[in-house]
Amino acid sequence: MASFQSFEPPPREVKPSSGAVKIVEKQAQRRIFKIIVIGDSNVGKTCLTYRFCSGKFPDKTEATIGVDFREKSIDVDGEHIKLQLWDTAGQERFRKSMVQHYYRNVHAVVFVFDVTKMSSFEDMPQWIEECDRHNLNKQLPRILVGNKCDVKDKIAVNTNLAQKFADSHNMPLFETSAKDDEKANHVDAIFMTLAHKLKNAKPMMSPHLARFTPGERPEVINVRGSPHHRGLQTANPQSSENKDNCAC
Ligand SMILES: Nc1nc2c(ncn2[C@@H]2O[C@H](COP(=O)(O)OP(=O)(O)OP(=O)(O)O)[C@@H](O)[C@H]2O)c(=O)[nH]1
Repeated sequence: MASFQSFEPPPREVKPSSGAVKIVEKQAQRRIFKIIVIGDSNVGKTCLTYRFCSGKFPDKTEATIGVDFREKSIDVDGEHIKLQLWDTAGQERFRKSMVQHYYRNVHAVVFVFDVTKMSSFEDMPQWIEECDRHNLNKQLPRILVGNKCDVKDKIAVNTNLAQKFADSHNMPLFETSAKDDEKANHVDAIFMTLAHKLKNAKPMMSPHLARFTPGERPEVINVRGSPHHRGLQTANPQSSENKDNCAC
């Protein structure tokens, strides 16, 4: 199991004469946003993040242990920003020791349920409570995602019900499928919607943390280790808020 080191190490020393100074400064200026993806086990968090980051549905997934970390650089209205996606474990036994780390320095939250499994939707209030317990700012952008819409004959959570819940928590709802290639742009829409909201919000990650390159970043945890586990998914905007914010 992966272990965490300190989240906020001291800034690295940069030699003033080094030709790398400009590059380092440029990296430090790029804004980085941490997005946590939470929900019951097996709802498709890994597949959604994999779909977004690599444009594919993973061949094979295993239960996430602790957290998997993926990131993608995107351009939003001419600004280059980086989204760090934290694909968290849905199973309680694989979360315990790391939960407190998920909720540090969070900029946005994606709540995921499986549209074919009512219990995963019914558990949504518990995930929201967990965010509250960890003092997540209620003003942070949040999105509700119903995944596995491709399994049409097994839909258990209808759109009206999910929309009501989303409205009552001031969240946009996206219904999507990480698996369906035709819905890949919907998955992109989830994260691009967040990216737009975040870009227009106030700053973010502490500058010294933003200076870390991927290999050095202390919060990077890949407990699965396989490239097959790196990826993301698609979404279908349902509410008017989604349409307003959709980048697609
Ligand atoms: N049909 C269908 N299956 C999906 C979809 N997304 C994920 N799956 C399948 O659902 C299962 C669980 O997917 P994961 O992405 O590993 O689920 P998770 O939420 O990350 O699970 P934990 O790591 O245990 O929290 C896998 O067998 C996936 O292939 C989808 O959009 N449609």
